Amino acid sequence: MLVDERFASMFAEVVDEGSVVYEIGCGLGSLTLPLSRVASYVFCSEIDPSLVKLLKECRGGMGKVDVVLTDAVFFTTSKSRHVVVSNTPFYLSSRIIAMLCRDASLVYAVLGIQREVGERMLAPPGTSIYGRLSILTQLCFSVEKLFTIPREAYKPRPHVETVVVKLIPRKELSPESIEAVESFTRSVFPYRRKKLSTGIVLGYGLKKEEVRRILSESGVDPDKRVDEISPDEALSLALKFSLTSRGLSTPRG
Ligand SMILES: C[S@@+](CC[C@H](N)C(=O)[O-])C[C@H]1O[C@@H](n2cnc3c(N)ncnc32)[C@H](O)[C@@H]1O
Repeated sequence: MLVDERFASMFAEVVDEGSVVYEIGCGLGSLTLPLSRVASYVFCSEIDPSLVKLLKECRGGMGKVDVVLTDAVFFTTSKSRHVVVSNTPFYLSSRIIAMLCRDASLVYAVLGIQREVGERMLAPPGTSIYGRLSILTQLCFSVEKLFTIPREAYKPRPHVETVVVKLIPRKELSPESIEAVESFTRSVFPYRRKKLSTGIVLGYGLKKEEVRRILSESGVDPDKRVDEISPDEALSLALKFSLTSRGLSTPRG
């Protein structure tokens, strides 16, 4: 739990006055209270029934706040424009990114994440930590690093420091495109240090000649390593190979 109120207030300072806010994992409401002072309404999800009970008992006076006992993964946000805030449960960070990519009404998200997860999100192609999370995050969002929260600001103290980032939606991807990118990176990243053509042959079980043809038509070097493809290349290849692997031909040229 974040006990240093200065850092809790810093989350709320980033949120525009009057926003509708969805908070994931409100715990005992460290962020919820300052958020409720700037937001027009705060909808919170929390999976732990004992925390929800305590929060309702201790902080019953919080106006404009709705606390829902649920798994955030099943918590549906409204169609109206909203901001998502979370001092994320670390095990859920990648899942939250995948959810936010699909959230068409998201204005921006402010997330506290494990420092190492933040580094993976921002990693450039070709680095050892660049991977599936980097590709999805960088395709969907511009990422701005806001501030760091030291371990001492929590009780109990976590093992790692938190970085707080703002994710601003970058380009609108259809749910099908997001699925395709997730499926493509899931198929080829197990072969991250192999040549791209080999990674795709192994990941999709396609013939080498066909893979090389599609790569050369796409203007992507078949000999670069899997972990050297940019997020935009991953998207364009994902769409082509999702058609090919379903037995639908990719248009030539
Ligand atoms: C890092 S704590 C943050 C708590 C509080 N917001 C704070 O900043 O002190 C993460 C919270 O997320 C809750 N949580 C974990 N998994 C969740 C899930 N799947 N859905 C909703 N809440 C979850 C935990 O019970 C915990 O209260």
